[in-house]
Amino acid sequence: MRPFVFINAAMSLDGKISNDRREQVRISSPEDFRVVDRLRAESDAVMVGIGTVLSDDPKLTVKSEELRRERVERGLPENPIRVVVDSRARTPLNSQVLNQAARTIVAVAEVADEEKVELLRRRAEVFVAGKERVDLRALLEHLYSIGVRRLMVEGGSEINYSLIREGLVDEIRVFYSGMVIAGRRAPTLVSGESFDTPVEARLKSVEPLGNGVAVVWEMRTANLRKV
Ligand SMILES: NC(=O)C1=CN([C@@H]2O[C@H](COP(=O)(O)OP(=O)(O)OC[C@H]3O[C@@H](n4cnc5c(N)ncnc54)[C@H](OP(=O)(O)O)[C@@H]3O)[C@@H](O)[C@H]2O)C=CC1
Ligand SMILES: Nc1nc(O)c(N)c(N[C@@H]2O[C@H](COP(=O)(O)O)[C@@H](O)[C@H]2O)n1
Repeated sequence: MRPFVFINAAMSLDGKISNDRREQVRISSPEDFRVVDRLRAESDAVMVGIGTVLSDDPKLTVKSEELRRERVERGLPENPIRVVVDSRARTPLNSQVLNQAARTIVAVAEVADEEKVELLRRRAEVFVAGKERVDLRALLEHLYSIGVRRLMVEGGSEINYSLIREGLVDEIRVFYSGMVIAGRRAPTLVSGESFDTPVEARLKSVEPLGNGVAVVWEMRTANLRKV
């Protein structure tokens, strides 16, 4: 079994999630950031790819004190588990995702350098799955086995691609923001190779929010959380 998996992202009106230098861009409106914070607080774990850690150095914590308190009142830790998908153990040891604010799991592949893995083990839990690249299905199964039922994926475009290709995404929530970023090499929501047949999604909800629109899509390929 695997958790319910949803991708959350913010996109410019020209379809970019970052610029062509892959720097972190504040795309969400303040209203959307509040929703994102609530979505984190309602999730058991938040996942990103190593590309996002290297570009953004995110904390992936719940920002609102009230939402953190509500989690504690429900018998949960203040923050969801942070999960980094990092085949070669490249997560910098001074990354914010390795701070003490939350439990962190770094998923690596067998190819990862043992010394780097040992250093990471001193700061986080390390889960090994896959030879060259992290086996996402095995990772989701592991997360389910430790109690994760709702997983929020916060990018980036490579990890989104792999999860969709493997039919491991149930929903995608996108905030389309009133701004143009431009840039030929700027990442979009999903990268990788084009699918032979486009993956279809069903429109679930549309909501104007601040300077943009939040849209939730239900993925048709999601294999009903069976692994
Ligand atoms: N606007 C928004 O909402 C968001 C924007 N972003 C932006 O996205 C960009 C980062 O995206 P991107 O560069 O695509 O990086 P990702 O965060 O998607 O990380 C990709 C990396 O994950 C590792 N990985 C390990 N296993 C797998 C697997 N099975 N499938 C895919 N990847 C795997 C790969 O490196 P390796 O094999 O070496 O481990 C890969 O290069 C940044 O510019 C960031 O600012 C990010 C999140 C949200
Ligand atoms: N929802 C959303 N809107 C944006 O405009 C963004 N740039 C992102 N980025 C994601 O949020 C992470 C940062 O988290 P912290 O604030 O450091 O906790 C970043 O790494 C992306 O995953 N998201």
